Amino acid sequence: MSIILSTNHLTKSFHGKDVVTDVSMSVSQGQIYGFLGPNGAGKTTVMKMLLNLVKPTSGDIEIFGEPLTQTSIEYLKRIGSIIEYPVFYDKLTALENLELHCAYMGFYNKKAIKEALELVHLTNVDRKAVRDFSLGMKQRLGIARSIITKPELLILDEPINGLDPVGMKDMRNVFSMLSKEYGMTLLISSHLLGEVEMIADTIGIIKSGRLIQEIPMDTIKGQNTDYVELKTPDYKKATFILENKLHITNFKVMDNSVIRIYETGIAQSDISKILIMNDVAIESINKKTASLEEYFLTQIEEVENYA
Ligand SMILES: Nc1ncnc2c1ncn2[C@@H]1O[C@H](COP(=O)(O)OP(=O)(O)OP(=O)(O)O)[C@@H](O)[C@H]1O
Repeated sequence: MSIILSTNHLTKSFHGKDVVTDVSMSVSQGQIYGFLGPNGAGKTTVMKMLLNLVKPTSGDIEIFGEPLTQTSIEYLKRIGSIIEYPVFYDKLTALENLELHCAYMGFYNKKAIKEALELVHLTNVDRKAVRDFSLGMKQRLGIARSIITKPELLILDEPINGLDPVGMKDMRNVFSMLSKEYGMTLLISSHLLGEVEMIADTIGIIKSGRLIQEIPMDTIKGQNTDYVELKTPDYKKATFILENKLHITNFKVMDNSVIRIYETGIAQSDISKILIMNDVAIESINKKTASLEEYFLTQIEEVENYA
């Protein structure tokens, strides 16, 4: 797969303070890249630099095989984007807003406008001015506007903010469809990890302006994230048995009654058996798989521990 977008040691400072530091990321053609990070991590600033809305302090960007310069404009025609909240002409309807956008882009295709509105399920709002739209409806309209010209690359900053669970599911389906059927590449920032987990091919995790991980979802799924979760009122005795009778050291006490055992070589039934034989009460014992959220939080915690 060819690389459609890459950054090399990208850095941005505001008033002498780095908000993006040394970010080297690469997005392959046709993939959905989930750009994850807590609030203030620097996601929007990176995206703004990719769209030439903010000038990098140092580092390079390459998009569609060409280095980005301050005067690059043409490449923007091949990109659809939403940065922060989408802005519209409030007094106009959805259709009128999209017609204006197309005129501005030099793109005249009435069918494409209708198709985009249908894709995001924004129909039957012909007479409604955008000022009367809910936040979720505005997000949908923003997405419709960004996909109307079927761009090669979509850069979406928190596109599912403000949507209800059904709306989120709809959008997930739209994003997957755009990637699979139209071969579009999507760079999506989000703090909603569970949503990204379901559709992303690769995730990049940014924390305090630094890209701390860039990893294919397949690799995360392939990693051993299984563990056994044991709930017991007698956690001290249980940990003693785990360490001294089963020689397990790879476990974590979550609170005073829950222990997570990451050792995979020992069967769950053997753990139960030996605990029962040693009179340790078991409230529950289950095999679990860590979610992307847990993986993400572990990564962030590790960085904090080294900071
Ligand atoms: N124009 C600016 N001047 C000064 N500081 C800025 C400017 N733009 C962004 N910042 C700071 O840069 C940091 C990163 O902000 P950014 O919006 O990129 O983060 P984010 O990951 O998108 O977070 P969020 O999800 O909250 O929008 C923040 O501390 C923010 O206050």
